[in-house]
Amino acid sequence: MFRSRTLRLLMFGQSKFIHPFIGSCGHRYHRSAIYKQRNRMRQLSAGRQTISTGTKVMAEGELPAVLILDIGGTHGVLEDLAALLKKHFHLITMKEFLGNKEEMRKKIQSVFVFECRPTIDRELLESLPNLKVIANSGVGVDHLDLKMISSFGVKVTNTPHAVADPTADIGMALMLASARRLVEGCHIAVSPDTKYFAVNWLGVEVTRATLGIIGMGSIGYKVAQRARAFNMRILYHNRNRRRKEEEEAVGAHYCAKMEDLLQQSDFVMLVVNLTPETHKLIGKKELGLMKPTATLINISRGAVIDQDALVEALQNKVIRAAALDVTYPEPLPRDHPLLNLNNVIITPHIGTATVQALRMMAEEAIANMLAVLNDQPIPSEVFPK
Ligand SMILES: O=CC(=O)O
Repeated sequence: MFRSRTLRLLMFGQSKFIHPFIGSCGHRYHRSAIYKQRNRMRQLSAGRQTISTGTKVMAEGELPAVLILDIGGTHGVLEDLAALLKKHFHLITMKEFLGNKEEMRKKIQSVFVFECRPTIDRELLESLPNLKVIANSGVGVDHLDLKMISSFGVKVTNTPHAVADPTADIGMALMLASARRLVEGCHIAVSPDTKYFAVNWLGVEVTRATLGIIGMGSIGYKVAQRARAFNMRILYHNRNRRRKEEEEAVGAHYCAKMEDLLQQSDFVMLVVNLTPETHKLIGKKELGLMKPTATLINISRGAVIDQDALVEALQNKVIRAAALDVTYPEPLPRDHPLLNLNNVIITPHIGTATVQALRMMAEEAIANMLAVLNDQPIPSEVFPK
């Protein structure tokens, strides 16, 4: 498809610079095209289709330069992503950057932050005089100092559409795995020494249980959609109540007080952004309000839970279990008590670790970077509070 489009463009001599979502609009896009682009991204997030990302028809030297932070360790999808970015940008890896020449630093207009882990410090910003945008792949930007970055006149963008489905899937996977003690089951099945009596390690059922979602943004809402298929009773707590039609569509009930949700839920799932307000949102008091049969699932950020309080609660069976895709630090030190409890499942922050999500995050990030560089409305800009 890329190839035939390239041919068409070359044959008919269209614009040199092809926007990933809009197509051949040239360097400056019409406002209506930007709205179409936003709608397209919403559709993508709803339907998870693959899209064309346009075609490189500029020589590498003419393309805006992007510095790639931490694009290593991507299990084979790295080349795919790099190819996508190369259609629009001249890529500079961290390794090239470190052995840099002044000239190269001056060329860099954007930074692509991969896997939402590396941070950007003042020193890096000071060394990039023409930087305009930091494109984070992922939705959470708690690793970035937004105020400091903005003081350099640099914009920050994220990729909310790409992450919603895969992160909601991981939430469901953790809930089911913890409920049915899947990890213990795997160990028992492969261990030659253990007596295989399922009755010794009974799980609990997710179907018809009560799920409390804390943080009903787009990921939380996708969790609710999935939970509905399990006939779960759904409670949610959020800063802002969702519209009535949205609540009705998934059968979710709003709890103005988080305490009510904690007291009633069999499964509590954390889906909030990490902010100063949500830092250690769940501590000893909150864990104490949960049912002793309840499970805590965290797919947001580790620091939303007071981890010491969680260890104590799990050791003393204040709650039944925890299933965590996020911790602090990541990974946990090998002697961390959470790693020695059999009522905990931990995954290594893999909410968006799918081939499809990585590609879609790159596509969203590219659209954001191009919009900034072309002085157009930015699909997903993040502002300092
Ligand atoms: O952790 C994943 C994200 O922030 O998107």
